[in-house]
Amino acid sequence: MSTVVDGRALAAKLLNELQDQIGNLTAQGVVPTLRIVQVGDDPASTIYIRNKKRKGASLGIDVQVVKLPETVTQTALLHQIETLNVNPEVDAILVQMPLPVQIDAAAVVAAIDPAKDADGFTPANFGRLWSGDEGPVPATPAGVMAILQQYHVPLRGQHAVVIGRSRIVGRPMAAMLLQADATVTVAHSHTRNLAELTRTADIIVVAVGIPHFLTADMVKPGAAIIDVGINRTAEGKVTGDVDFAAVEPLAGVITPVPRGVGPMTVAELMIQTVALTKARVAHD
Ligand SMILES: Nc1nc2c(c(=O)[nH]1)N[C@@H](CN(C=O)c1ccc(C(=O)N[C@@H](CCC(=O)O)C(=O)O)cc1)CN2
Repeated sequence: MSTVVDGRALAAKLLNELQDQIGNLTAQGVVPTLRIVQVGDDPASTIYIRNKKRKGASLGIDVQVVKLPETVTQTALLHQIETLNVNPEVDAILVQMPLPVQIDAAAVVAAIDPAKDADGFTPANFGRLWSGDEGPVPATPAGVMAILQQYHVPLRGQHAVVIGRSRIVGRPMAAMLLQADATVTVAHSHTRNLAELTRTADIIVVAVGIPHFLTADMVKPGAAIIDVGINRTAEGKVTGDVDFAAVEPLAGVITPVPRGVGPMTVAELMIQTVALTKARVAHD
């Protein structure tokens, strides 16, 4: 019998704690501000951005979207980032991923002022993370770490297998687990004998974007299973990367999709925005 994580309840708990910090800022006349740059009309991005705006509004964080056409040029996008960088009223900036093919996403991310980097994706903040130093961190892996901590999953000396090596999830996830003294293996599309590897894992984080990718034969009984996948079925439903029905009875702790990691991503983004605002206020 496994413990199924309630990501919504945990996000609500963390945001309740954040409310006090926001109250302290507003008492000083400071409203945290987040600007989300959206390029094009990707339907999934529109849903995630709407969730972020709603959550920000309910907390007293000023979240606004800078919308640019799908056909925007690299130069115009970089110009927009620079405008936000130099605006003293903007505490935090995020460029919603994915970006259209004509855009060099790495160059766009690198143009964000690291002191306003809500996603923790800039090379400076990525370097800090891998060095074990403080700084903004990517929201999804930060949400996973919060889940593991709140559900008392031991990490020190445990074998964690991260499946996927993206900049948004896999790479920062590996750095955070390493920082927590886990022994980390990063697996990807070229990894051989994956099932053999995952069967040795105490913790598995899956972020590959393939429904039902992680099956019961790949899991050691009692392992913690974290599903970061968000896939849409033909019926329009959201499903993860784990064969939940088959894996759940085996797992120690398991996250569902939806209502697992997703709500934690939004919560951690709000936490990050407030942290950047506090750092700016302390610096001013
Ligand atoms: N700049 C960024 N772009 C993207 C990120 C990111 O962290 N920074 N991550 C994902 C999308 N994402 C946040 O932007 C995100 C994904 C999912 C959810 C969420 O709440 N999921 C719900 C289901 C919602 C649905 O119906 O689709 C859940 O799992 O319960 C929030 C944010 C890619 N881009």
